Amino acid sequence: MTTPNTAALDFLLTRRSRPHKTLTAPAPDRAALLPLLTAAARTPDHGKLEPWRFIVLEQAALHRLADLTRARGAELGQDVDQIDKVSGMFKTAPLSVAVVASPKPSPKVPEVEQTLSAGAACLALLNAALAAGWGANWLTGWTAFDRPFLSQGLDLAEHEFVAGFIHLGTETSTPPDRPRPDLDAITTWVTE
Ligand SMILES: Cc1cc2nc3c(=O)[nH]c(=O)nc-3n(C[C@H](O)[C@H](O)[C@H](O)COP(=O)(O)O)c2cc1C
Repeated sequence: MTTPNTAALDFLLTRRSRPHKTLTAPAPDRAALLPLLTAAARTPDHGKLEPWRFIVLEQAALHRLADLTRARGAELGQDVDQIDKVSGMFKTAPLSVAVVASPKPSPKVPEVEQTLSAGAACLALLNAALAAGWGANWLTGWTAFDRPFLSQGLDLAEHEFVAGFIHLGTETSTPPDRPRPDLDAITTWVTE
């Protein structure tokens, strides 16, 4: 057994997201974001296909996406509250990283595995940000999957979608933890 990393384990045992509404500036600058993206890019990836990539959304881009959300939400017939909620997610974010699921053709690695890897990249980025002391939250919603929004707003290819918008910033309050799963209920020990 190698030397245990108790600090890392303690972090994993207590980590939790910070709701996006509680995040404010400052957000990590490019120098501070690079190690977080580097950590996320170490995500397990069967066949080294790199079935994900990152789009860093800075303030002007977030405001542009908020406007696009309003226009597209109206086109889809959404009500004002829903449009305000989703566009507000972009407008108030100090910084966001869109983790793009970008599956590659492979005879060996099915697309579902590549999607799992994209989700794992989201968690890796989230955890790296939290470990670095930032507030962070993994969000999706319809903008993660809506084809016109994705092509117009983020220039994604037809086969790509957003596995997560990872919002990053400074936490203004620490929310109470949510109840965590009952391990006995979700774990089966197979002994023979
Ligand atoms: C794929 C995915 C998408 C999510 N999308 C949203 C979302 O759009 N809005 C939201 O409030 N929470 C969303 N969540 C939930 C939060 O990111 C998070 O799970 C919750 O705040 C508790 O996180 P924690 O277990 O890290 O504390 C999403 C979670 C996942 C895994």
